[in-house]
Amino acid sequence: MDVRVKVCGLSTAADVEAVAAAGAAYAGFVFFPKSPRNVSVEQARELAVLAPIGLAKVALVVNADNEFLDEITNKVAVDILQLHGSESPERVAEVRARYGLPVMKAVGVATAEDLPQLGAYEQVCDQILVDAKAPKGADLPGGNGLAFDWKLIAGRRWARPWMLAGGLTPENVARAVELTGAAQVDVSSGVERAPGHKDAGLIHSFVAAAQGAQEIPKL
Ligand SMILES: O=C(O)c1ccccc1NCC(=O)[C@H](O)[C@H](O)COP(=O)(O)O
Repeated sequence: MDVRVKVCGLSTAADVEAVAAAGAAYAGFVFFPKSPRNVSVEQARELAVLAPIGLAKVALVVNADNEFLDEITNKVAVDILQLHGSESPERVAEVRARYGLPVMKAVGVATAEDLPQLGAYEQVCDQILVDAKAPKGADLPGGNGLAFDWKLIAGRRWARPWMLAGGLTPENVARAVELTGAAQVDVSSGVERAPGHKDAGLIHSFVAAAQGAQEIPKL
């Protein structure tokens, strides 16, 4: 399968180079001060210009107001906005209209009860990020290295392109793709040697494993 990979939480020039060299499709920058992957607008501006053509730059924000989004979009060469907080469908639509950029909305999944939310957001965003729901009280709404039960979405399709995330690693990504049929995957902690520190070898192994995956044929 031609699986497209997003590596999230890049914070150095070497990270951007590793992601580009591995053949990933998206590079994610986290704007969330509590995160070990947080980057300043200035850092992101410098990193984004290093990305080659074909590597889409994704700005990840959590319940950001317009002032912050204005600053990011004015200063950083961003291709996609990723909304990773509790933004309502109305807020997603508003951000999309205001900035004229594709918007990816992250939706956390832990049980079957979380699935209807995906339907609500597919009407208003350009892509859906189907991520593991953060545990109650977690500091971070994403990037926790936790997987959800992939069988919950096996064979499910949405009206928008979607991406699978949550606890993916070079070891399990092929199985996740095979089970869910995901054409796009997102990883952060699974390609780190320590929180916030990406590992070029792991990035390479992850992209190779994702791209080598086969979807299980339906009988
Ligand atoms: O990665 C973070 O630090 C982060 C902080 C705040 C909101 C979202 C965050 N990450 C979201 C992502 O896009 C991750 O790639 C996704 O949740 C998967 O993370 P992981 O399970 O660590 O691979």
